[in-house]
Amino acid sequence: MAFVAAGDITVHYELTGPSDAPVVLFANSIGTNFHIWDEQVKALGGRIRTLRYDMRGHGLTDATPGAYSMNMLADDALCLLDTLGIEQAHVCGLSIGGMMAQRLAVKAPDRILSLVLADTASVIGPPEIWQSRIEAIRAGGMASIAAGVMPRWFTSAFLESETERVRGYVNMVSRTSDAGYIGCAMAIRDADLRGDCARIACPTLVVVGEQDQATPLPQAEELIRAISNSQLKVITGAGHLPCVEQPAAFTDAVFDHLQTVGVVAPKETVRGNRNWHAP
Ligand SMILES: O=C(O)CCC(=O)CC(=O)O
Repeated sequence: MAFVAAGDITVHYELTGPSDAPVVLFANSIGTNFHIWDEQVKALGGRIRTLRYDMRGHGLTDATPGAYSMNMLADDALCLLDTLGIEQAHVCGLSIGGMMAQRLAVKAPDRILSLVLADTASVIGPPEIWQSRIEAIRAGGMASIAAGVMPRWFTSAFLESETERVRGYVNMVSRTSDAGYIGCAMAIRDADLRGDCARIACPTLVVVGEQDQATPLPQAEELIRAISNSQLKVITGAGHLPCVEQPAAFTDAVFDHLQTVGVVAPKETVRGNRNWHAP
C-alpha cells in the first residue's frame, strides 16, 4: 500500500506500469474506492503507467470535515501529480471522478492530455437528491443509504446474478466515511461544470452504461455536444459502473481512446503480444 501527503490530506494511491510510459490517472465515483479500476489496471497496466487513488473522503485517503468542491478535488489530483513528479497525464474519471476531471482539464490544460469521462455529467442533480441523502446519512449513518444506492449503480441482471459482489459493494458504501461522503455529496450538489465543458480542448471520450440510472445517456450526449473534440461510447449491459459490470468492454473503450490519442500501439500489435482479456 502506498500513501503520500498531498496538500492537507494523506492520499492512498497505487502507481504501476513501466516508469517511462504515459500516465493515466483514474478517479473513482462517490461511495467507492480505487478498486473499481481493478480490471482496467490489470489489463492496461503492462502498457501504460496507471495511477489510481482514493478520492478525498474515500477508501484509505483522509476524510476532512465540511463541504468539498470540484475545485478542491481537482487541486487534490494536481497535488498528487506534483508530489509524484508527474508533469502530464491522461485522466479517466467516473461520475464525481469525471466531474473532477472536467474541472481539472480546464484548470491545468497544459498538464491534462486527454479525458475519459465515464458515467458523468456537468450537473448531477437535482440538488434535493443530494441534500436528502446528506440528511439521511446525518441521521442514520452510511449503512442507512448503502443498499438503496445499488439499483442506481447496477443493472437488475447484475443485482440478481451477482449477489455476493453486490453485498461487497454495499459494504464498500457502508464503510465509507460519513464526513467524506457528505463532503463529496456537497461537491456534486453544488457543481455546475457547463462553463468548464465548453472550454475543454483535449481529446475526450465520453462513456456511458446504456442502463445508467444516475447519469443516463442523454446527459452523456449533452457532454458530447458541449465538448468540441469528443466521442461517445455506450456500453451495453451496464449501469452506472461499467468498469465493474462490463470490464472488458470498458477497458476496450479506454484502450481505443488511448490508441486514438497516440498513447498505445495499434490494437493488433498489443493484443497479439498479450492475452488481452485474460484474468
Ligand atoms: O449514488 C448514486 O445514486 C449515484 C452517484 C452519482 O451519480 C455520483 C457518483 O457516482 O459519483
